[in-house]
Amino acid sequence: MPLLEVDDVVVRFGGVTAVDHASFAAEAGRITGLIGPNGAGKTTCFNVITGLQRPQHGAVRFADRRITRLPVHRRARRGMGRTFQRLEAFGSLTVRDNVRVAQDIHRGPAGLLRPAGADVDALLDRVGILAYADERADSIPTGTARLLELARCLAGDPKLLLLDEPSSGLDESETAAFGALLAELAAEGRGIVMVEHDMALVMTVCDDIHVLDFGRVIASGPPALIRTDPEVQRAYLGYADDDVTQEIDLEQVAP
Ligand SMILES: Nc1ncnc2c1ncn2[C@@H]1O[C@H](COP(=O)(O)OP(=O)(O)OP(=O)(O)O)[C@@H](O)[C@H]1O
Repeated sequence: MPLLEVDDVVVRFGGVTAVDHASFAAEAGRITGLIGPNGAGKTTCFNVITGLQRPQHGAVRFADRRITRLPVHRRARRGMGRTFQRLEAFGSLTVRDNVRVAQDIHRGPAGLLRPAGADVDALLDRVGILAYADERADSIPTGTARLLELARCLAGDPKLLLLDEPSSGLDESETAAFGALLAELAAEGRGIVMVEHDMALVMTVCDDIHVLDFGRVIASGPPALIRTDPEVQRAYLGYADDDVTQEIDLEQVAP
């Protein structure tokens, strides 16, 4: 049984079909990429998975339970963590306090009685931003703020991490370190689903990839298959290349 299953989901906004009978799955212990051109429906899928968007049709299952009608906070309590494309940290708090608050929220009232401290710093260290612990969140570079989002998400010890554009703002060496961290998190048994435009990162770290185009899943498989899939080429480039040995350089065409 996959950790997450999206089954025949449809979302329409007026006349726009944002998600069109999409089905895909994500496994525990693996990194799953959800890619596609701008407007393909990736963020809407994330919203359906996390409960921000009710689908008109279809179902979502998480850890063997149907959760389609469960509110956002109950999905979080069951082990779903999410980062957003837009940064969500509290700007006037320090980096450390941002993670502490996230941890308090996840632990609930009982957790507030426990002294916060070492485990927060361990999380900051793990994502590589301990040096920024005492800085205000609104004063740190964008890449660091993305890693803070990840630390805030990990504070809830999620079984499934949904990451929306996690590498934007990271430089090359930060991106490489980030990829290694994702692999570690997956090796701990967590499922990771990532919407990401950095195709080099996607092709390097993902075990499985689902490609959306106009709300439809047009291809699913390991990176090696996705790179040479004619329909994926058509979606990204507007034409199919008959020579499948000539891989598309998705990095060049992604926005
Ligand atoms: N709240 C909304 N109201 C109306 N239309 C919406 C809404 N949210 C998304 N859409 C439309 O649904 C389609 C899918 O949007 P979505 O943001 O899910 O795509 P995406 O793949 O995440 O795009 P991007 O890569 O640009 O973030 C787009 O045509 C978008 O304009």
